[in-house]
Amino acid sequence: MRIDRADVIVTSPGRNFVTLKITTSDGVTGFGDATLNGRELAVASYLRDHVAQLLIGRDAHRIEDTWQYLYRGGYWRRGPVTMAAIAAVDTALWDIKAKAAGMPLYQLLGGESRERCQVYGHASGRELPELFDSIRAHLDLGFTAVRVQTGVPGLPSVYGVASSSAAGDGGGRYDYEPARRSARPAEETWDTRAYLRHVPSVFDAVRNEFGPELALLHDAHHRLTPIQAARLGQSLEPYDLFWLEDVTPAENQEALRLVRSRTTTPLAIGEVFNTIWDYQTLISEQLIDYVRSPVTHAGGITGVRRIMDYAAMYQIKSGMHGPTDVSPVGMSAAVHLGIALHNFGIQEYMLHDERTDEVFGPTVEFAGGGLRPSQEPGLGINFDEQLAQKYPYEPAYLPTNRLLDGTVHDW
Ligand SMILES: O=NC(=O)[C@@H](O)[C@H](O)[C@H](O)CO
Ligand SMILES: [Co+2]
Repeated sequence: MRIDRADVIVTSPGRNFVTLKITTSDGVTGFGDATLNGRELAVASYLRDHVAQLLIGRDAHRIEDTWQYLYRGGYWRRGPVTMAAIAAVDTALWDIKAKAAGMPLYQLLGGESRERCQVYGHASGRELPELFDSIRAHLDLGFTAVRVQTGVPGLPSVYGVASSSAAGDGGGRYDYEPARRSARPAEETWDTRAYLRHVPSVFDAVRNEFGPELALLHDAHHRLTPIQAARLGQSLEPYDLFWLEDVTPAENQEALRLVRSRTTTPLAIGEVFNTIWDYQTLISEQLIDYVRSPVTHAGGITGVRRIMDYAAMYQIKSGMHGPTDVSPVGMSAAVHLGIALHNFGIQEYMLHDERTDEVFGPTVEFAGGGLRPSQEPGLGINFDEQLAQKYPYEPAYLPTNRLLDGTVHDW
C-alpha cells in the first residue's frame, strides 16, 4: 500500500487546527493532528514544504521505519514543531493500518484495558460562586474529576478562568479557549505571592462544598520556583488533589527533586514536552506521577507509547493533555491509545466548539465520566473538507505574562 498524497489542511472552526491527510494507492486515507497552538503555520509548512514529498511512494504500512526516517533524517532533533509534524504522519499511518485491518485503532494497540478513559473537565471561576457553579455544571455533565482554576485577588485575569474576553465569542463557557484571535499576544499580569496566599483557601472551600471524593486537579502553569512549588504542594496536601500540574518549568528536570522531596501532592508534568528524553530524569527518579504529553505533540502513537512503556517501569501513569487546541483527531488518537495502555491515568477533556465538531465529526463518546473511542475502523474521523474550507486560518496567540514590575514571566 503506497502513499500517493499527503495534504495539509489548515482550518479554523472555532480555533485554528492543522490536519494532515494521507491517501494511499488503495484509496485508504488516514488523518493526523499537527496543531501547535500559536505556531500552527510552522508545522503546516514543515509538513507541506519539507516532509510531504518524502512520503510519496513510501509503504504506508512501515510506520516505525517512517518514524525513524523522519526523526533521524531530519537531522535537527526534537522540539515541538518537528515532533508535532512526525506525530501527524505517525497518527495518519496508524489510522490507515487500522482501516486496512478493518478494526478500531485500539485493537492494534492491544485492545481495551478498561471500559472507558476517565476524564477531567475545566471548572473555573473568578470567585467562589462562579467556580462552584462551574463545578456543578461539570458534575451535571457527568464529569467525575475537575480541574479547578480560579481568579487571584488583585489580578484582572488569570490563566484557566473563563471570562467574557478570554472565552472568545463563547463568553463565559465552562471551557475557555486560551489562544485569542489577535495580531499580537495579549499581556497578562502575575503575582505569585498573591496566588500562593489565595489558592489553599479556594481548595478548602471546594472540599467543604463538594466533599472528599471528587477528584480535584490544579494547574500552576509553569509559574513557580521550585521552593514556591514545594510550598504550594504542601499547602494543598489537606485537600488530597488528584494532581498538581506544571508547578515549575521543567526543562531542568532536576528542579523537580526539591519539590518531590517536600510534598506528597501528586505531580503532573509535560504538556510542553515532546520526546522521551524530556522525561528521562523525571521518570527514572520518579519525580512525577503523570506524563502529560499527548499523541499530537510527542511523536504520535509511536512516540507516546514508547514514553508510557518507560514510565510504566516507575509506576507513572498517563495524563494526556486534551485542551481545545488538540483537535478531535488528536483526541481520538489519545483515547485509542489511552484505552489500551495499562498505565493509563486520566485524560484531559475540554469541550470543543460546536463548529469544530461539525468539521471533524464526533470522534469520541463521552459517558459515565469517561471517553470511549469510535468503533469505526481506524481513528473514526469523518473530516468534512468542504466545510473546513469555510473557516480560514486567523492569527491567534497564547497570552504572554509579566510580573507586577514588568518582568516577563511564564504564562
Ligand atoms: O492543562 N492545560 C493547559 O495548560 C492548556 O490550557 C494550555 O495552556 C493550552 O492548551 C496551550 O495551548
Ligand atoms: Co496545563
